[in-house]
Amino acid sequence: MSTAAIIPAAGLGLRLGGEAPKAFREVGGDSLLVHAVRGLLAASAIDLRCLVVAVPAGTEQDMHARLEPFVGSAELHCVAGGKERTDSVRNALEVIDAPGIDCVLVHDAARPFVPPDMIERVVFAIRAGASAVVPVLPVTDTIKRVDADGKVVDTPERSSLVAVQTPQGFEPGLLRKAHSGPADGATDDAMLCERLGVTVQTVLGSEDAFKITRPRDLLLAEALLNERQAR
Ligand SMILES: Nc1ccn([C@@H]2O[C@H](COP(=O)(O)OP(=O)(O)OP(=O)(O)O)[C@@H](O)[C@H]2O)c(=O)n1
Ligand SMILES: C[C@](O)(CO)[C@H](O)COP(=O)(O)O
Repeated sequence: MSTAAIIPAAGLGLRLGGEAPKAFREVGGDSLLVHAVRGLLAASAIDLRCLVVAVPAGTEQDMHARLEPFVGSAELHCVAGGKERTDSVRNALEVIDAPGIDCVLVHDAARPFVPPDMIERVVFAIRAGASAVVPVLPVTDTIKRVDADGKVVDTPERSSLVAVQTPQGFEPGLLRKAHSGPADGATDDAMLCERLGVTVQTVLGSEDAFKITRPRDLLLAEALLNERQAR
C-alpha cells in the first residue's frame, strides 16, 4: 500500500512579518516548502505515491514547476489554498484518489525539518490499525487556562499535556468524513476526528519538527540546517 500527502502551504505568515507567504520564505537558499517536500520524500519506507500542495491562489502553475524536480515518481498536484488551514486541506483532499492509498498525511509547510523516522512512525501506526495518528512531544512549560480578562482559571496537570506536531496521519475515508462538516475553528485535522468520536493515537514527535511561526524560529531553522550540513 502507498501513502498520499497533503501540504497546506497557503498561509500568509503574518506572525513571521507577512512580507511573503510563509511557505515561500527561504532557509539555506531553499523555501520552507521545498524543505518540507524533501523531508517527506526522504522517508522512503512510506512509499509516497501522491503529493498535493495547497498554495496561495494564483501560484499553482508556478509552484508545480518549481516542486516537480523534488518529487521523484510521486504524482504532484498544486491546488489553491483557502481562507483557513482547514479550507486548504479540504481543497487538497478533493484531488486525492483513494484506491491503493492506505494513509493520508497532512503536513505543514511551516515544519520543514521533520526527520524521516518520525514520518515513518506515523505511517506505520496507521498501517498497524490506527485511524488517526499525531506525533507529540511532552510540554516543558507549566500551562495555565485563563479567562478573557487574563485571570488564571486553573492549571492542567502537565503530565497529561503534549504539544502536537505534523505530519498527522489518517485512514483516507476518515479524513474525508472529518472534513465533510464544518471546521468551526479546528486548528489541526486530528481535532476534526476527535469531534467524530474517533480515538486519535499518539507517536513520539521530534524537536526538529518545530513549527516556524515567529521571526526567531527562522534563526533556529538556519542553525539546525547548519548543524545537519556539518554532520
Ligand atoms: N489559509 C491557510 C492557513 C495556513 N495554511 C498552512 O498551514 C500551515 C500552518 O499554518 P501557520 O503556521 O499558522 O501559517 P500561517 O497561516 O502562514 O501563519 P500566520 O497565522 O502567522 O499568518 C502552514 O504551512 C500554512 O502555510 C494554509 O495552507 N492555508
Ligand atoms: C497543525 C499544527 O501544526 C499542530 O500543532 C498547528 O495546530 C497549526 O497551528 P497554526 O496556528 O495554524 O500554525
